[in-house]
Amino acid sequence: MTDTDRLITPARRVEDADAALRPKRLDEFVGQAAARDNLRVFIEAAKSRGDALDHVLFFGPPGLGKTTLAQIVAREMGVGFRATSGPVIAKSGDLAALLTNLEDGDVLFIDEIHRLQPAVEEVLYPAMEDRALDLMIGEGPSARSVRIDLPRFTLVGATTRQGLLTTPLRDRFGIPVRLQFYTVEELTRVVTRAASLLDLHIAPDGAAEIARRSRGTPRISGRLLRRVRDFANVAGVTEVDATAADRALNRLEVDGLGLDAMDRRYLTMIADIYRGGPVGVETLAAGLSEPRDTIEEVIEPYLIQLGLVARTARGRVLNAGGWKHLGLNPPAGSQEGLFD
Ligand SMILES: Nc1ncnc2c1ncn2[C@@H]1O[C@H](COP(=O)(O)OP(=O)(O)OP(=O)(O)O)[C@@H](O)[C@H]1O
Ligand SMILES: [Mg+2]
Repeated sequence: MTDTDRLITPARRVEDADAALRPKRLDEFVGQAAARDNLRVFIEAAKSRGDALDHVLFFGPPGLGKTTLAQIVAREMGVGFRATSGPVIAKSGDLAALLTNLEDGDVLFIDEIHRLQPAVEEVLYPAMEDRALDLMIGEGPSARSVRIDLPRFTLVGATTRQGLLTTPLRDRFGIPVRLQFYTVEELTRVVTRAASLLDLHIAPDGAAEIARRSRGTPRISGRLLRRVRDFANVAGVTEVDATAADRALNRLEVDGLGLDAMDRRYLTMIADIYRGGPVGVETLAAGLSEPRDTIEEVIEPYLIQLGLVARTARGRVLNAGGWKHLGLNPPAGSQEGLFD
């Protein structure tokens, strides 16, 4: 099973149709209050000066709204939106072409910006700092560099791996924004809004049930809501309440905390085979036949956020909550308890 086969993967799946549920204005965007408030101030200020917004970097786990916010920034600024992504820009010339074709004030969105080629990244530095492009003309001894001015623009970068960004690139973003997992209350609002866009009647406790099981991630809320809708339609349910949501999500093997079979295999392996740990991530990756990246970026963040597992210098350790979720007691003399 690859990660994107999982119903609760935060990575985008084909059926997600993200665009349909995407808030279009800052006011419609639920949660991330600190980020939203800051952006509102910076956008107001830039507009009142008649200037382009400073470059913005959105970072955080998949599905929390980076792309959505990038589009909102352009809309709120009242400027054009051009989108590309790190791996798509093969040569520095491709980026130069993109930059020279921007209109005054445009947002250029680069998704997965940590995956830019070093040579391409070099072109970005003067572009971000001085709104200029340094081009080499000619070859050999007669080669010379010419500088051409670019239109004013705002670079909006997005990454799930802020740690992989080079320092010079990271330093050139005036507005770094870290996105956090959403609270259940916030996701309840996301689900309620999405249900009304999908013309689905949902009771408050039904929305809350889906929210609780969405791993703090709006993309997962949207996906679970669509699946719950399918069950409701087939069962002839006219209003989705907590019971209907619970029944559907159990059928989908998404448990009360939003964990799926993969998460439970991960927890069970630490519990059963390593007596609660510590156990190294490479060992777990081998045991689960999953790439280490998937374990670290997709499976663990939410389990750690829930406090079921801890990352320690000596490896992964199951916390009291992890044992409890599995319905097990920690063995006498295990590491459990040291890390709560
Ligand atoms: N604050 C929010 N309120 C309502 N819906 C949201 C919110 N944030 C995200 N969504 C919805 O969640 C889905 C995923 O959001 P988005 O594509 O912006 O995530 P992302 O952070 O760019 O993910 P990735 O890292 O995979 O690119 C979209 O359908 C979007 O409408
Ligand atoms: Mg995105």
